[in-house]
Amino acid sequence: MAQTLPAGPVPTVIDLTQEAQMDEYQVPAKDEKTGDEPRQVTFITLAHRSPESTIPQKRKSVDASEVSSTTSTKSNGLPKDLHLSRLKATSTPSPTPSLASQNVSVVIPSPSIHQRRRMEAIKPPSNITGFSKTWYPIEDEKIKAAAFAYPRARSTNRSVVSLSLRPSDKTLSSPLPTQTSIRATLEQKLARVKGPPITISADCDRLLAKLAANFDFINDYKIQDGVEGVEDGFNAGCNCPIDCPTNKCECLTNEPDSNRKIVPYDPSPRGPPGTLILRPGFLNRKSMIYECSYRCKCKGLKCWNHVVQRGRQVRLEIFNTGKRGFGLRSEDHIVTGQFIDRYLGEVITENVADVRESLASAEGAQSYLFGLDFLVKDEDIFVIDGHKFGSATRFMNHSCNPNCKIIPVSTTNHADDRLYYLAFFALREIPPNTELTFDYNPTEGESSPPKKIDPNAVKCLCGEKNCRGQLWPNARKGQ
Ligand SMILES: C[S@@+](CC[C@H](N)C(=O)[O-])C[C@H]1O[C@@H](n2cnc3c(N)ncnc32)[C@H](O)[C@@H]1O
Repeated sequence: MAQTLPAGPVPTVIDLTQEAQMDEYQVPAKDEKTGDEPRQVTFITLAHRSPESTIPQKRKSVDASEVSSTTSTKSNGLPKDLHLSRLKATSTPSPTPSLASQNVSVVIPSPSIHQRRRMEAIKPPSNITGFSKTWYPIEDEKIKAAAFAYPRARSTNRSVVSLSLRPSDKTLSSPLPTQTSIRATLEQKLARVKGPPITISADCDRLLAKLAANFDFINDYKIQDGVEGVEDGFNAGCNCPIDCPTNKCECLTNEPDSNRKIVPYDPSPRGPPGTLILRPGFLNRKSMIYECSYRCKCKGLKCWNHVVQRGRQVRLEIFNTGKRGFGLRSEDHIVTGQFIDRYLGEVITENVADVRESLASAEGAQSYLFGLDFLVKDEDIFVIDGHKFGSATRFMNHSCNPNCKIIPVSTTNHADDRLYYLAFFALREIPPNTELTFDYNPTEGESSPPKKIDPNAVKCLCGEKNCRGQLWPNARKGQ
């Protein structure tokens, strides 16, 4: 609807609404009483800073009531004698410099039709002052507050709420896990591991949270559904007196095509007294070790053929290797052929292992699966998964020039080809605090010429001169 513009001071009006239409305003002719000519009023619209310079707004056209009260000495209408001289929209939201010293007024964008209807529907209390109720939906909020639209505020009697700086009981009972408490949790778990201490170096702190929540140390295999050893009746022990003769003990197997017994251990002249080490020849062979057991007449721990089942004799430390994640080392000097520890975990069927492996592979997670396929190849094998439960050796990384080797060891189940232990032995002298490593895929190391590097394989970062470049020939072990 057209507006008649009253006479009065002549401001420059900057219209932020971009909605005023020149033809909505009638410019008055000469003032009949004074005979004065109407003075020019500059009416400027400003555009948003956009390449096209106009962004359509859901807004209605400007009318007299939409001019801020600051634009005029009269608060309820446009200034007198307003003459519209619409300037072309510019790409800047600031007034041009030439206008800076003039009496500049601003037309502030009005609410949308929807907002205006909502505001009109609310009958504001007449005593509200400050920003014009026409422009600012904040009035709506004030009204809602006055009408107790916020139930929490209404139901709280603040005068009876005492101010206390004590932490609430909830805070006391469930503190956020700190680095200290995470470490304490892990150390509690480690304290339950049999044998000399296992520690975690200070540089691991960044990696500890996940480990503390998702991993537990165990002292023996965790046998899962579908995994069964042979019946105990099939197992047997030797009839040797206390010291098993190395040429007769029935626990020892014969060399292929001969009656000579395969003797795995020798007393070591080095290392702590009583240290038994793998015979040098055994380190290079591919044989299973059969230790004497509770079934044998030699009776237990006094027999020299009890090394793995006597347990770990060296201290271990889990530390941060950087790009390869955790690693394992010992503060003790480890002599060639010395037993270090077993690889433990859940023992699962091959089918379960396949599912777990493909899930881990899809997530790009690390692999802790180890197949017990030393003696059986074509049957369904059992697999050790050290992901959630395991021993410290679960943190041993691969190296193409390793200082440790895994050897399968049967302690009590001599008749069982599918369930036995995996024991780590030192391949050479290992000075204190040297990272302990083994070859994840020893047959790969023997292949000549070396296999091509699979672009999807986990890259080997062992840094050795003879590095093969990948952990496993395919993307993941066994694929
Ligand atoms: C049995 S875990 C070894 C411990 C592991 N670093 C950790 O933080 O728990 C095997 C995983 O460690 C990593 N890893 C081991 N040796 C590696 C090597 N030489 N280069 C790169 N990554 C290695 C791989 O991610 C592999 O899947």
